[in-house]
Amino acid sequence: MRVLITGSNGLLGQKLIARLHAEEGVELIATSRGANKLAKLYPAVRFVQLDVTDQTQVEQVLMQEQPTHLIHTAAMTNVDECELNQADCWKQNVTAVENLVAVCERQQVHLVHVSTDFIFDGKEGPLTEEAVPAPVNFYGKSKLAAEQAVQRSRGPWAIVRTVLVYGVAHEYGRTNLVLWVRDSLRAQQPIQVVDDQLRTPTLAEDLAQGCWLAALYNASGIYHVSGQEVLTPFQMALRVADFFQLDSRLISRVDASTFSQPAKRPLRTGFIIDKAQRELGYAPHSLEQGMALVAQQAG
Ligand SMILES: NC(=O)C1=CN([C@@H]2O[C@H](COP(=O)(O)OP(=O)(O)OC[C@H]3O[C@@H](n4cnc5c(N)ncnc54)[C@H](OP(=O)(O)O)[C@@H]3O)[C@@H](O)[C@H]2O)C=CC1
Ligand SMILES: Cc1cn([C@H]2C[C@H](O)[C@@H](COP(=O)(O)OP(=O)(O)O[C@H]3O[C@@H](C)C(=O)[C@@H](O)[C@H]3O)O2)c(=O)[nH]c1=O
Repeated sequence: MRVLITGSNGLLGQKLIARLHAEEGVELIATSRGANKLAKLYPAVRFVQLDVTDQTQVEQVLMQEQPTHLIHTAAMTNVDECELNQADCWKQNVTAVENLVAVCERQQVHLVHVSTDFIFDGKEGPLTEEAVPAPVNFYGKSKLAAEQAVQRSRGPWAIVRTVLVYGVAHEYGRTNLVLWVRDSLRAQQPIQVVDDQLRTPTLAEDLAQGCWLAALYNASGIYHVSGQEVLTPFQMALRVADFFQLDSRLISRVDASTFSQPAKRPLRTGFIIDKAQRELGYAPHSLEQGMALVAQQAG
């Protein structure tokens, strides 16, 4: 297998490189729009610069590298920024996917496209793959349009949807719920955490494994790949405080309505992952196991 990863500097991209760099029978090609952040960690991994919004570059790189499989992780993932810069969001999240689909279709490359719980309206959760999408923000709309572009492809494809990803990455700017709670409490900083959203938080390593299994088995169709525990961010925060032995009295419980963020969030999501477990042998870690890995990696 020749597996090309887009967005290799991102959280999921980094975990895919870590998971696959020594996998027997896999030739790995890491791609990112910026300089390779993993050059020192994985010097043997081939790296090619690729901005997925540039159709010519996409065509050239895929022609040159001849991947058999492509795992597309690159995206604009700041949900509020997507709301505020909609043209940019559409370009990164939809146009880029249309570019990739066109070339993957022509070269019959198996495409694993990564999507989100934010394509749903949040009225009920946890959700199966059959639930009907109805996004409540622009990020969700862009990711749904991207899914539709993938589904129109006459080439081989799978869509892996996931939820609230956490983990540690190298030289990485974005934070996530587990690290944010741990670091705020360590700094004795009080935090307000919502207790009326439902999620199935996902360890980044588990998501990488789910994407890899979808590629390995040439999976076809939509797969929900997340953690298994349905939790509110507030419940998660208490578990983080407990695990890292920090002061949970710094955590206040609030409703999502107390936040005035540019983009609305769906209230109840979370995924039922039976299909991925049954068909791909996907087996996620518990939140405590995930936090143990975070602790080991982040010190
Ligand atoms: N994180 C989460 O909670 C969730 C994520 N997802 C989805 O999972 C996928 C991976 O997310 P995650 O790893 O967390 O995201 P990150 O934001 O960590 O990584 C995304 C990467 O995409 C890169 N990128 C953006 N635009 C381009 C472009 N034009 N060309 C090449 N690379 C580009 C970014 O590059 P740069 O480093 O230069 O900015 C960044 O490294 C995304 O599709 C996201 O929508 C779904 C649900 C939850
Ligand atoms: C900043 C903040 C967040 N939260 C909670 C709300 C939310 O559920 C969680 C994460 O908030 P953020 O704004 O970082 O992330 P958010 O944009 O809500 O997260 C999303 O990211 C994109 C990419 C996805 O596709 C989704 O699956 C999703 O998890 O933390 C609080 O409770 N209090 C706070 O002060």
